[in-house]
Amino acid sequence: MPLLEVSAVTVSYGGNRALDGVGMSAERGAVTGLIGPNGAGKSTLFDVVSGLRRPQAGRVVLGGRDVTRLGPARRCRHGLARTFQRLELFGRLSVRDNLLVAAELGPERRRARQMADGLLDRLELTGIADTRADNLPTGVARLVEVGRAMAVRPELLLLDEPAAGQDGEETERFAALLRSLAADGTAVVLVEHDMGLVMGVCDEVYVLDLGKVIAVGPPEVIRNDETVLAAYLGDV
Ligand SMILES: Nc1ncnc2c1ncn2[C@@H]1O[C@H](COP(=O)(O)OP(=O)(O)OP(=O)(O)O)[C@@H](O)[C@H]1O
Repeated sequence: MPLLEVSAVTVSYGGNRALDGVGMSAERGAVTGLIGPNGAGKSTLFDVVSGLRRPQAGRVVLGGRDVTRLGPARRCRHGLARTFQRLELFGRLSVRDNLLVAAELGPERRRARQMADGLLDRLELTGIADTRADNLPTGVARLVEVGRAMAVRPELLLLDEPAAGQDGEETERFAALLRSLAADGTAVVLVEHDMGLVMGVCDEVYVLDLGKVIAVGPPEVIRNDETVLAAYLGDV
């Protein structure tokens, strides 16, 4: 059974239907991509899955449990963590303290210090552990944000454009991190405009356009799908 199952989700903002009967699933041990043009509904779907927005119709099932009516904090306790397109770090805190604050919210709060140090090491951030978050270049700040989500040891990790602002080398290291998270058994869902990254790391890719899933499949299928090329990839 997939860890995450979203079915027939509909969200309207006034008269604008942002999601129209959307279904998707994410498996443990896999990276699932979610791509599509600006305004396709990707962030809205993340909001629905993470509990920030209640859909007008449809269901979200996490680990076999219907969480559609649960708020974000309860979903976090059921193993969900996410990052945001807009950076949400505590700017005045150091890199280490940003990780520590998150680790103290997670299931291993008694080992929060070790968790934070382990993450600094895994993310190769030890050298800048004491740097204030608001002094970081965007690409590095995004990595800290991912580390903060990892600190709660999520089973399902939703990443909203985590590679925006990273240079080529940073993105390559980030791809290896995503694969290692999947190898640990995490279900990773990735919203990303960097098609090299998406096609290189994802096991399966969902394509959204105007609030509907227009294609699902492994990267090699999506890359050659006529509908996807017309709606999105043709323009990238
Ligand atoms: N809070 C809101 N109020 C009204 N309309 C919204 C709101 N948030 C999103 N929308 C609209 O819903 C649609 C889907 O937006 P969403 O941000 O989910 O798309 P996206 O695929 O994440 O886009 P991007 O790649 O630009 O982040 C768009 O038409 C957007 O204008």
